[in-house]
Amino acid sequence: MSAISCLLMAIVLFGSSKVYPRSIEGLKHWGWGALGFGVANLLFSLRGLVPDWLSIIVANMIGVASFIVWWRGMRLLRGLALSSMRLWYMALAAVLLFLAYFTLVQPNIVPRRFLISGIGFAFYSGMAWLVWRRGQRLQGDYVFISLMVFGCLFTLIRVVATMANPASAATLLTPSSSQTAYVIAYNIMSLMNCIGFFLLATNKLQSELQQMADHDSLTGAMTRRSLMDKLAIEVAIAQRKSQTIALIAMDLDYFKQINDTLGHDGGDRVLCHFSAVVFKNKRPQDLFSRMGGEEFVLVLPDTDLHGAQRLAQRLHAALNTAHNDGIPAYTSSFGVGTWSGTPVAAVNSQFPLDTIEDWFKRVDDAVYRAKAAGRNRIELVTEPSISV
Ligand SMILES: Nc1nc2c(ncn2[C@@H]2O[C@H](COP(=O)(O)OP(=O)(O)OP(=O)(O)O)[C@@H](O)[C@H]2O)c(=O)[nH]1
Repeated sequence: MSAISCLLMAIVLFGSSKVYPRSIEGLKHWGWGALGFGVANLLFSLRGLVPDWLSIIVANMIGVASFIVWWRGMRLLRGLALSSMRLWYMALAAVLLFLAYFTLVQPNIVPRRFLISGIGFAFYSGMAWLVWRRGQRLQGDYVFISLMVFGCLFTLIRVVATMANPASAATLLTPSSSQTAYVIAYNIMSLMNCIGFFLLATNKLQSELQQMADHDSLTGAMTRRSLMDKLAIEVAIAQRKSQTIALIAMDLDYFKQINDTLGHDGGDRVLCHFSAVVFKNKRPQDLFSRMGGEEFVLVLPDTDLHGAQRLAQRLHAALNTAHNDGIPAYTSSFGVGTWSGTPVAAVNSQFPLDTIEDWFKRVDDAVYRAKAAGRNRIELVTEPSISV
């Protein structure tokens, strides 16, 4: 039963590795691991029918190798580097010698069970730590960690039970309620481990798709829709805390000419360069979005007009500094204005209690003024274009 479920899971994992994007790594490893556990479980079930070296030594070796393959698969999914296989081969050789000694020379299931349970415990606890240590955990992470904690408890109970009653270990194939419970739990665990990993891979795919939907693929800046979603949250925070939010709108100058001279690819390189300059200068909490073509905005939470002006000046200076990375000289026009949603914050705000649309429109108007005044300059919003 366990063998069949592992083999079916291996098929699902191999199939998914073909369908999922290449960035979701580790599925093939987990497919091989599931296949390994399927074969190992099949050999375990043939105990008594096939020689011991096959049903004990080979079966356990395949199981341990499958743990290693799963471990490496998880590191790949987490984007971590893989260490060389040399140490693993040495560890496998040591396990082989140990199992061969306690199977063929001095047959004794107790030390064998301690070793395999110890390896299982190391695997489950290591896996839980690998998934836990990532800062931002998703729902699938908690499910997987719970499974691993269950695995740790399972191996611990097995060690304690063996220590308490070593004679019972020798009766592995004799039906008893504890033995039945063990086999059922073991079957469920093999299957759940694969499902848990599958869940993590699907979580990762989901967040990659979300990332793609929220960000412009060329520049990495947020899309307009994503900005508007986040802005709604920032506005709510600003209202609650009586803070001021600043907006810097940026429009590259003569971009059509850049495209005409350098071609579309050259224009794209300039857009990427511009975005890199902004990413380098902004704070992590600032929202940077490409609104379309060569138009960008920066939303600066908890920032007054003076602070926003300073950032615009820094960006302006960075663009006007000669770059020696093959990017042609180019400039941008800037509009800067603030918004505040509460009468308290109105002390810092130029135009309290107006709408987000009014605010964006005023800052856009400032950009047009900068263009009309000769481009490559910063215009601050100083007068309301719409009174509320
Ligand atoms: N390379 C490239 N060009 C783009 C992209 N999106 C829009 N454009 C081009 O950007 C140019 C924008 O031109 P205009 O709106 O006339 O603006 P401009 O030439 O910068 O003129 P001013 O803003 O008045 O200084 C057009 O030629 C668009 O085809 C893009 O993703 N990549």
